[in-house]
Amino acid sequence: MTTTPQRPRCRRGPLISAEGLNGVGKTYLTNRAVEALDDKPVMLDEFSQRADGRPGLGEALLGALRQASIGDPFLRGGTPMAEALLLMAIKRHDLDTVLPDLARGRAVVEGRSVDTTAVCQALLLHPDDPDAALRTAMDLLDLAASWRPLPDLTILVTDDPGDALARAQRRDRCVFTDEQAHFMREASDLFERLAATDPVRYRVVDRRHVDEYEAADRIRTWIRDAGRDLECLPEPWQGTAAACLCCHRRAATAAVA
Ligand SMILES: Nc1ncnc2c1ncn2[C@@H]1O[C@H](COP(=O)(O)OP(=O)(O)OP(=O)(O)O)[C@@H](O)[C@H]1O
Ligand SMILES: Cc1cn([C@H]2C[C@H](O)[C@@H](COP(=O)(O)O)O2)c(=O)[nH]c1=O
Repeated sequence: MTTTPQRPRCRRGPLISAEGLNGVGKTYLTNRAVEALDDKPVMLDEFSQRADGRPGLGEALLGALRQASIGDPFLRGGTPMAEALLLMAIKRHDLDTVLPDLARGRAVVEGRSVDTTAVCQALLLHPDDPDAALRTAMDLLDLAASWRPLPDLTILVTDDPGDALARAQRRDRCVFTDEQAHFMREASDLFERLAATDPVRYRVVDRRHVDEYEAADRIRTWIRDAGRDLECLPEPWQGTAAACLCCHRRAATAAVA
């Protein structure tokens, strides 16, 4: 009788992202959600929280985007595809910095990930064509997924775009232009349509229908459950035999039970 050798599962932690419009409450709600968790996830800052500058390549790339977009809140410098690739490089850099945590089994929550890049850059490439923007957002996600694994779980926080805008303006003591407010409304629609294409990865919490306590509760449960039954995280650009970025085993020999 032949027996298949039993190997332990990859013990990595889950990679989770929080997505949604500026001011929608991603940071506020995820912070509340994790307060009550015993095993605190690593929280990766949103871009606007990095203003004081951590040293390193990610910060330098973000600085270049900020400089080229001269104060635009959506980092728009006029070359959407070049910007998309830089944004993906930053998000790859973010992942590289937390791989040791994931490998140790800790959960990581990214404030925004490649879905924001897909949504914002697709809208720039197709300003007046929502269907083309959706197709391009999906293509951009595929491209991003060849640079780094997509999150295991993406929490999309939605709300009335006007309410999110008001919160962002209050927090940042600024006034968005009509054009910027219009861009946010389009991003809101596209985020929701993109989430609907992948119900396995996305969980959506709509602040128009649940209060902040219920929203934080749901997010806490999703984060807690995200660590179950995780597969290895192979280096995506190395094909099917790639080694796991966390446990370093190859797919052919990785995990049973
Ligand atoms: N339920 C709430 N009650 C009170 N204040 C809130 C609530 N939700 C969010 N806020 C406040 O609204 C502002 C925007 O929220 P937050 O910073 O969490 O948004 P965000 O989605 O992370 O935005 P951005 O992506 O622009 O950083 C913050 O000042 C936050 O404290
Ligand atoms: C990651 C990413 C961000 N942006 C925009 C969205 C926001 O307006 C700012 C960053 O703010 P936050 O603190 O991270 O909310 O940048 C973008 O346009 N494209 C992206 O990929």
